[in-house]
Amino acid sequence: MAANVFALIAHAAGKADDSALELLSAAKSLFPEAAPTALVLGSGPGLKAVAQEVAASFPEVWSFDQETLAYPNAELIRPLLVKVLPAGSIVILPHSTLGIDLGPGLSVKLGAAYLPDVVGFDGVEGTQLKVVRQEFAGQVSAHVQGDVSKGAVVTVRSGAFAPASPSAVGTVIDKSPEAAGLSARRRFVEVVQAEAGDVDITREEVLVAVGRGIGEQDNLSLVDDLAEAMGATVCCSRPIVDAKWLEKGRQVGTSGQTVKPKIYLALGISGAFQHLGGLKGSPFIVAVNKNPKAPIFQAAQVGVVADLVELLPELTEQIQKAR
Ligand SMILES: Cc1cc2nc3c(=O)[nH]c(=O)nc-3n(C[C@H](O)[C@H](O)[C@H](O)COP(=O)(O)OP(=O)(O)OC[C@H]3O[C@@H](n4cnc5c(N)ncnc54)[C@H](O)[C@@H]3O)c2cc1C
Repeated sequence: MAANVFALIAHAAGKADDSALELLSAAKSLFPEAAPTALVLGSGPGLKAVAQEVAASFPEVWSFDQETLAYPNAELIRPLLVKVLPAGSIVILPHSTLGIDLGPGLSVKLGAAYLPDVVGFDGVEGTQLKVVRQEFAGQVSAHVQGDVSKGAVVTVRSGAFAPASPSAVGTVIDKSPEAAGLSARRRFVEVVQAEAGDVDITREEVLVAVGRGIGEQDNLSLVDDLAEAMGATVCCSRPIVDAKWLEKGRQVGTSGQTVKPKIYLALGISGAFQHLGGLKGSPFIVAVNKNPKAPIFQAAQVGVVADLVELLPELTEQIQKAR
């Protein structure tokens, strides 16, 4: 099935989001023969920089530069895409706040299938697109299919596809006039940055991440000891912040920090997509969890099935001896 494939590029401060290359990889795995087009929307010189950056990966980039698009507002983007996309297009969005906001209404307006939160593709058979989704917090992989004869809107989960390598010399096509005169009732007010803490976990190369599996606040000293022995920095999942055991600046995830370590040791973390969504740059993940079916093991290179409280003192001692 030949298809027009489009990927919506998220960006900030003149730089494309890491999801751009993940969407390219998803598009290529879905339709290897297609030449996916990147959609870059925004305003000003930062947008030009993003369009050029993305053109190093996508064969074609459609750039929409309008002041109204300075903040990504689904209410504006939806009618614009309905206007400019050819009938039957496959639109790939990141499964982010914007993608979740934009996708359902866009599919309705395009008369296209909606396949959200996809983590893999099983291929295309006739007009049926077969995708993999995760249910029950990642414990079950669901294989679902949709009729894409009239197109599809697909949102792709962060981290599910390895980023594609930049390999194209793409053309940037200025489509800004198409975006003139857009208006919305929803209004952008301000961006509130996640609180900066006493450490900047976004710059650390070795992170020890602790989750609810640590059980009690007193057990955090076991994690601190291990991190110190490793020369690593401690970060955490959201329940640890909610319990006020660690500060918000140490939370990794979609509502916390995005980190790009080389090594990520996940202790007692189940592997919810909101947590893994904050993990970028393909780190080497070592997971410790007492549940052998914990979803984190699907993302980890090394998995250890063990009780943290028993394992951590021994592990710390062994690392101290080895250093
Ligand atoms: C809008 C929204 C935004 C969110 N944003 C974030 C975010 O930014 N970051 C984030 O982390 N979460 C976020 N969440 C929450 C997310 O959905 C999960 O609830 C959270 O990540 C779970 O944290 P956890 O893995 O520490 O806890 P759990 O899911 O409770 O997992 C604990 C794990 O520890 C294991 N365990 C228990 N005891 C032991 C033991 N003794 N030894 C070893 N293993 C043990 C268990 O088997 C389990 O796998 C968000 C949720 C929503 C709805």
